[in-house]
Amino acid sequence: MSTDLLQVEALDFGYGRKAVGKGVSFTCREGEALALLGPNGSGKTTLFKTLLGLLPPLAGRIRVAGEDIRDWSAAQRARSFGYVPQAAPGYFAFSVYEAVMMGRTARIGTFSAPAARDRQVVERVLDEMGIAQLAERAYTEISGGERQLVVIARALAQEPRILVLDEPTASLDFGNQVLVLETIRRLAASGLTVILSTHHPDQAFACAERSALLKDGRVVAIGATGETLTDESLSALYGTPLTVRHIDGWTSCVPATRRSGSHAF
Ligand SMILES: Nc1ncnc2c1ncn2[C@@H]1O[C@H](COP(=O)(O)OP(=O)(O)OP(=O)(O)O)[C@@H](O)[C@H]1O
Repeated sequence: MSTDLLQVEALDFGYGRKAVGKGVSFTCREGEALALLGPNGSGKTTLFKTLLGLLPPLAGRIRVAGEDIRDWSAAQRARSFGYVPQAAPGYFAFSVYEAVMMGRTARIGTFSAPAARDRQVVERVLDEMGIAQLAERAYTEISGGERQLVVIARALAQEPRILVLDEPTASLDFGNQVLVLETIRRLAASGLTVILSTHHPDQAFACAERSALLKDGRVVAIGATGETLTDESLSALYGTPLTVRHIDGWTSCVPATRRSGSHAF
């Protein structure tokens, strides 16, 4: 039986002394994908930054494999957590290959050159993400969607135990959204723990076995995605009538009210 890899206990988080989130507790097992849903401003990104050590917790505890991570170094954190932030900007004209190699920083000594193993890992993740053909292109000269795939590849090159993705499909076309969701499922099936935030309940149904609902900085529901994302919980979360439909083996959340003779949008 898989055990909890990540344990978040009674976590308060925020900026300075201003709490954005209060009393957040959840766990993630190895090889599990957990989706975090919540309205704009509910605290998803702030929670992620706190998990990653970019913000100190205001109260509570975060453990990885039973160990309190409060005093971990940045390198220790980077070996456990890979992070795909919202809409990563691209300022420097590194090649895609170099950008992904940067994910190896926490694995390569500060003054060491990449070794054969580092190059193998980079080539493997470029292949896995279907972007090997972009390897020599400048990171600043690829599309926003391609850049998002590179940022995910860079996080995977860290070989983290937990991959945290903040709205990973936000800038992607529909085909690349499907690719990223399938990649998340595959990574979780291979033993990686994945936590993603999304504004699309359909994505949680598609790739996450568990989901958590965050409202005003508090977890209002958490559990198996099919049991947690219901007409009632989603309508309350987003403040509009919504309903969950099952179509050809897929589950989708749609507006519950539709004016006759017109589309919802
Ligand atoms: N750097 C900051 N300093 C102070 N407050 C901030 C900062 N960044 C965000 N906030 C506030 O913290 C709250 C939570 O923001 P956060 O970005 O975590 O929400 P979110 O759920 O990720 O939102 P979205 O879905 O819109 O990305 C908001 O009220 C926001 O205004």
